[in-house]
Amino acid sequence: MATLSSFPSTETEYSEDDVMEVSEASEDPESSSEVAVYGPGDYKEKFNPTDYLNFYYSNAAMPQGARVSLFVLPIFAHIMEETMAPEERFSMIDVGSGPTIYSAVCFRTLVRRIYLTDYVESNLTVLEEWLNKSKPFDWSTVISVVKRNEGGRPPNVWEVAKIEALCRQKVAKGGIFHADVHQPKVCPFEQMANREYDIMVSIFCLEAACSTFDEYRQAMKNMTNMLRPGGRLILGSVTEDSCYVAGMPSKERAVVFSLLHLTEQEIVDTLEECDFDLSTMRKYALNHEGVLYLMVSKRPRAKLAYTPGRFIRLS
Ligand SMILES: C[S@@+](CC[C@H](N)C(=O)[O-])C[C@H]1O[C@@H](n2cnc3c(N)ncnc32)[C@H](O)[C@@H]1O
Repeated sequence: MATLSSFPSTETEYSEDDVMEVSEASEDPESSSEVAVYGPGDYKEKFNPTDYLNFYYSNAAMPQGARVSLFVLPIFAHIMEETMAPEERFSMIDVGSGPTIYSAVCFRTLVRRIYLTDYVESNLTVLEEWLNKSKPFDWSTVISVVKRNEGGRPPNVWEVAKIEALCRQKVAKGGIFHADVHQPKVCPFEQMANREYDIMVSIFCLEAACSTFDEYRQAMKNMTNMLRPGGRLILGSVTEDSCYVAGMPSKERAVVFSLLHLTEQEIVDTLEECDFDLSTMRKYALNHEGVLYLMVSKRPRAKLAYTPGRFIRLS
């Protein structure tokens, strides 16, 4: 079973043998000690933002496992800072951010507007509650880890608060929006200041949202249509696994969601089909953990020249 980005401790890990598929024949999985595996169609009903955050990003959970995304995103962000001019990196969108804000933490100084998006309304509510401070999750440990990975000494409480305030500022300029990667129009563009984005982050979303490889290819196309030509994608994927733990509401019960089984080759082939220039690709993989992070540029718009009677492609 996947432990998304080295998901927590071996103590709480379940083996494949502990997992049963939900079938019509099964009793109510929530009342039994068996572990139910929910699918892409169950997110709205069964994904619980609080359980997810407590399991992976709470101050208690953080020391129990390395969150690889918090190491990799700052590295990729740093590369972008060095290789993209400020006017080329105005906006960043996280597709399938869930209830998390760590992508905003990693990109807070790089872009002017940050958009956090997800399919599940309760995730969006948790993000709104963080943004308006009405019921904010405590992101201080995550912020400290990101800051330390950016270099320098551990930040004190005032520095952490300053970082979080900057994240809020950038998310307030962008927004929090619904997204469905299965729709050609993934986000409600009419409500958003941007239609195309300079940087797109999507971590562990598509393989959770899709049941078949065809669905995955279409979802990737829908999602990356929102990235401008020449823009950069950071894609975090779980490879060759079939499910992950989305929270442990009690010591006895894990909530498990299915993942589409994907190989690295399938992911890379899909990116090529979606007009990404594989010669720009940078990769960070933890093969034994089954997590793969890719940063890759979308091909720029072709330059056309008109010669009498026809257009010719210059690039
Ligand atoms: C494993 S979580 C990843 C959350 C976050 N990116 C992280 O790294 O912790 C998968 C996310 O995909 C979202 N998701 C599921 N189906 C989706 C869909 N059709 N469109 C967009 N997001 C979807 C879920 O709501 C959930 O927040």
